Amino acid sequence: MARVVKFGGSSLANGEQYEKVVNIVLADPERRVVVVSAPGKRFDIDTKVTDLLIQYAKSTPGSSEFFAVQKELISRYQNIADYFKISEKDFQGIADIISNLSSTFSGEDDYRLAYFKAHGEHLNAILMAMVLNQLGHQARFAGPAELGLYVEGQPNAATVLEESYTNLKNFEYSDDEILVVPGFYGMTKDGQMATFARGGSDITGSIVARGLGIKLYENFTDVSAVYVANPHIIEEPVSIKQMTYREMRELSYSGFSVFNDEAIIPAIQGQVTINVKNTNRPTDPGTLIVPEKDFEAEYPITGVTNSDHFSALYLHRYLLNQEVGMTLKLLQIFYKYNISYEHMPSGIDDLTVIFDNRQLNEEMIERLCADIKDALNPDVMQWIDDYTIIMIVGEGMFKKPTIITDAIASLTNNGVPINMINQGASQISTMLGTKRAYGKKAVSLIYQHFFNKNEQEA
Ligand SMILES: Nc1ncnc2c1ncn2[C@@H]1O[C@H](COP(=O)(O)OP(=O)(O)O)[C@@H](O)[C@H]1O
Ligand SMILES: N[C@@H](CC(=O)OP(=O)(O)O)C(=O)O
Repeated sequence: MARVVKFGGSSLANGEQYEKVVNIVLADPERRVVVVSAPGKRFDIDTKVTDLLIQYAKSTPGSSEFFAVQKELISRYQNIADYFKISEKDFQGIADIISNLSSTFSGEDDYRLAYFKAHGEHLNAILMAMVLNQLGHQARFAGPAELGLYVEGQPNAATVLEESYTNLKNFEYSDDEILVVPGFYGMTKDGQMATFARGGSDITGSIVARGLGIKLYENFTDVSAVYVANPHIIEEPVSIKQMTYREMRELSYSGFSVFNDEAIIPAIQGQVTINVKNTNRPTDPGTLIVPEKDFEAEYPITGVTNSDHFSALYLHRYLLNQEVGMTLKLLQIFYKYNISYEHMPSGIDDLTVIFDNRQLNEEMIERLCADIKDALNPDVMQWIDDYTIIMIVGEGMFKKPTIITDAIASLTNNGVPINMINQGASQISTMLGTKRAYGKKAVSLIYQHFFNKNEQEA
C-alpha cells in the first residue's frame, strides 16, 4: 500500500538526521511521496530555519543583520549539501535563491512574509530531491504549483481550496519515482505563496494523502509516539498505541504540538490512517490515529493537556438568561472585531466566553469590552488573561461518569482550584479552567491518577 511520509524539521535539521530520513524513505518502496519541513533545531537553543526566514524578511535589505541572517540560512542548507557531497555548482542554485529572496518577491505586500517562510520548505524539498538523485534514486520535486495545491484566506494562515483535491487526483507520476513535496505552503489562484499556520507541514501531508488517494500517512518526528501527556511536563509518559481522529484533534488543539490540529481534517475526509513515528527509532510502532474507536483502550482516558492560549470574558447580570437576543448582541460585537470564540459556558445570570488569545491584542480587548458594556450593561465584567485550560480527552470517558468526578477530585483535593467546567456535546472531552500557575501541576495530578501504573496496581 502506497504511503505518504512527512518529516518534521527536527528530522531534517542536519546531515546526520537527513541521512536517517533517506534511509527510512529507501527502506520501503511504498514510501512514494515524501513531504518535508524546513530544517529545524539541531539542539535546544538553536533557531529553526522558518524563524531565521522570518528574521530575514523583517530585517532591512542591505543591513548587517540582513547579511548575517542570509549567511546563516545559506550555511544551514550548505552543511546538509556538503554531508551528501552535492557539487558546488548544483548547490549554487539554492544559495542564489536565498540571496535574492528580497528582490525576487513581486507579490502583494501582505504576502511578503509568507513568501520568505515558504522558501524554508521549498528549498528543502529541492535539496532532498537532489540528495536522492545523487544517491542514484529517481526522485522529483513536486511543489504546490506543480500539484495544483491551491489555498485561500490569510497569507500566513491559509486554508486549502477544495479543487486542490481534484488537481491532486489527476496528478500523474510514475511507479518508479519518489515525489518530494515541500510542506507548509500552497499557491493562491493569482500565483502567490501562502503558508498554513505554524506547524503546517503536517497539513500538507494530509492534503496530499487525501488528494492522491493514499490511505496511510506516516508522520515522522522526534518522539516514538503521541504520549498521553506532554513529555516536557511528565517524564517518560505512557505512549498512546491507538487513538481516534476526534481525540487527536481535541488534544492537538489544546497543546499536543506533536501533530497539527488542522491536519486531522483532510485525513478525516480521505479516511487516511495516520501513523506518528520516530525518525530516530523508525522500527518503533508509534501511534496510529484511526477513524473509529473499534479497539480496546488501555486506560480510562486517552490524554490530558493544558494550554495557555486561551483568555476568558466573564459577564454577570441578574436575569441575563431571560433577555431575548442577548447572545445575538454579543456575537455581533465579536463579528465587528472579526473575533471567533471557542466556548461559551453559561449559568442563569452569567456567561463566560473563552477566546483563542492569539487573535487579540490589548487595544482590541479594550474596545471590545467598551462595546459590550454599552450593549449589555453587565453588573460584573471581567477579562481573565491569567487562564489555562486543562483538557481531558477520551472516547470512553462518558460511559463511566466517575472518571470526571475523579479527575476533578484529584485536582481540588490537591490544591488546584477550578473556576470553569465545560463538557462538550461531543462527549469525548471535558475542559477545566484554572489559573496559569496551576497548569502543569493539574496535568501531573491527572496523569498520576489515571496513568501511574504503580498507583493503579496498588
Ligand atoms: N503529547 C505529546 N506526545 C508527544 N510529543 C509531544 C506531546 N506534546 C508535545 N509534544 C512535543 O512535540 C514535539 C514534536 O513536534 P514538533 O516539534 O512539531 O516536531 P517536528 O519537528 O517533527 O514537526 C516533541 O518533541 C514533543 O516535545
Ligand atoms: N517549518 C514550519 C512548518 C512545520 O510544520 O514545521 P515542523 O514540521 O518543524 O513543525 C514551522 O516551523 O512552523
